[in-house]
Amino acid sequence: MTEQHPTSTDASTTPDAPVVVAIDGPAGSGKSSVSKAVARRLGYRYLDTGAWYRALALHTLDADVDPEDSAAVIGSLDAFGGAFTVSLDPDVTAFTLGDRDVTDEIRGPRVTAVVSAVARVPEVRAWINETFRSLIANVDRPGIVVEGRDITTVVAPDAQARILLTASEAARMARRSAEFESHPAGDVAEQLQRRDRADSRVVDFMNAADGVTTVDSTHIDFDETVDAVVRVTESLTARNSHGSR
Ligand SMILES: Nc1ncnc2c1ncn2[C@@H]1O[C@H](COP(=O)(O)OP(=O)(O)O)[C@@H](O)[C@H]1O
Ligand SMILES: Nc1ccn([C@@H]2O[C@H](COP(=O)(O)OP(=O)(O)O)[C@@H](O)[C@H]2O)c(=O)n1
Repeated sequence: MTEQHPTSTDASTTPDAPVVVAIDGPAGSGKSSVSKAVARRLGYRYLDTGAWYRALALHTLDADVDPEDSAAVIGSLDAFGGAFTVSLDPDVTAFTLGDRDVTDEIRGPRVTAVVSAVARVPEVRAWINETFRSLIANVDRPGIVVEGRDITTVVAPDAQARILLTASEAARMARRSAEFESHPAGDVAEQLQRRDRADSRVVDFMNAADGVTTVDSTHIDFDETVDAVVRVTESLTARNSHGSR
């Protein structure tokens, strides 16, 4: 795993801290694809937090650990931390577990079916969040776009730009089904709904918290969504860098 140095992400009090763009939203709202494009546009790093939960889920499956067995999942965290590596480069999507490239496997249905079970364990979330804070604090660019479910509220509540990226359930299902053309659309939609329901019991990513700006991509295309998020980011960053929060 990348080095761990737990620190605060309160950029408002640390002069050289990176600009943090925090993006939350439900499955299929466009978080990964839009965040990557925004990071590229701004010359920032990109952190896909869902990939961590997905890779941990795969790690437990590989080790024959029941993802529903919280104590066993917690017990596997250190080994996972020693084995998992990520790319923070928005142009390079690469995740490895040990020697194995798991970039595609962690997005597959076997992992998607169990990821919510490992993500609901508070000790898992605390461990993973410390790692995220460390990665953010040590980033080697002027900023980083971090996307997930609890970035605006828990991981980086002091981020200069905090955005909730939403889209109607129908739009999200259609987008996800288009990505997994070989799977029956009904199965993809049902899994997306089930996962959102399970994840919503742990963190609220359907409603914008105080100070969080909503970007609704239901009726705009991908490029328009990227433009909207860049615009909101630049305006919030300019405002928040002048200490007027
Ligand atoms: N505004 C948009 N209009 C149409 N398709 C979009 C839009 N935003 C994202 N997409 C597409 O929707 C799919 C799901 O996006 P993704 O970034 O994987 O979502 P998430 O990370 O929130 O699950 C991708 O194929 C992406 O290219
Ligand atoms: N910050 C985060 C990110 C993801 N997750 C969990 O990880 C899973 C996969 O996240 P993801 O962002 O890859 O999912 P998609 O929205 O891309 O389908 C989610 O279903 C949540 O269970 C989380 O709990 N908190």
